[in-house]
Amino acid sequence: MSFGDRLAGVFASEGRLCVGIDPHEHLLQSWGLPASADGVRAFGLAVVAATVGRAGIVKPQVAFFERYGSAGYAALEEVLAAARDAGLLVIADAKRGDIGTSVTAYAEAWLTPGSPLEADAMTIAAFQGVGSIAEPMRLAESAGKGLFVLAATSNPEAAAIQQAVVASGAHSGLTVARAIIEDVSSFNQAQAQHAFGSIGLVLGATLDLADFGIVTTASARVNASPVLAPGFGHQGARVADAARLFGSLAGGVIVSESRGLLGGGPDGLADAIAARADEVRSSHV
Ligand SMILES: O=C(O)c1cc(=O)[nH]c(=O)n1[C@@H]1O[C@H](COP(=O)(O)O)[C@@H](O)[C@H]1O
Repeated sequence: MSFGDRLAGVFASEGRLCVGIDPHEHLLQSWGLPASADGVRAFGLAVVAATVGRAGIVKPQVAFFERYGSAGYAALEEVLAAARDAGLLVIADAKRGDIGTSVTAYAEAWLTPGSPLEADAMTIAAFQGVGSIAEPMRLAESAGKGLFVLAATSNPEAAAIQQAVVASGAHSGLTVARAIIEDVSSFNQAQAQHAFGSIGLVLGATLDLADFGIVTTASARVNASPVLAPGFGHQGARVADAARLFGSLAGGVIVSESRGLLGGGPDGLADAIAARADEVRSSHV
């Protein structure tokens, strides 16, 4: 089954909330866990347990595991496996990008069935040209996996580059963000028989997408792409505003939140996830 179809199934059965697994050092401390590979393992497994039955998607931020080297990666492998075994959809937030041959190896690491780091989807950067991720897009499609391509990110300092205008080529005159969206949409268009394409976009929920030249009114091409939308909670975006922010893209939006849910500590986490999942369900996003 394609990733886009699996995502549509999760939306229908579990909703659109994605729980970020971001074991910041200050969170490990407030959770009473050591700042070590053992700490991030325990943290990740606890988030997975609290998510099961309350939301359908988790997004481990791999950087917080990578800090601890090979032991951190071993911990991440356990967290990924536990999440997938529990039936959660796992987006590895790895944000890889490189020339085509190298970025393909990254995609193989995260998306190959049976790989130690196997996830259901990964985040990826196309700022070396969308052509650089052509092979990862094909690989994801053929393995029933997904990609989320950074287009307009939630951090304020990204605007100058992502709003810059492309100087030449087929997308001359469009913003960088919009040019990436156009190419991803074209790829998904070729798989039009699915509920969603398997190649999604990352669009921050903290943004006014119009500033990036992104049109959120009736564009069937763009609508085929699921949208990973981080920025809820700690970065200031509110679920209540999501339908307005994303317009015609709202039907494909994954509401992603990390610190806002994790900051309350392990005891309140399950209730916090359940409450946010309900809020997302009733928000018509
Ligand atoms: O790809 C991402 O998930 C991502 C893209 C983006 O534009 N902004 C963004 O914050 N993220 C990630 O989403 C998470 C946000 O965490 P909180 O701000 O704690 O909810 C972090 O893991 C970020 O790396």
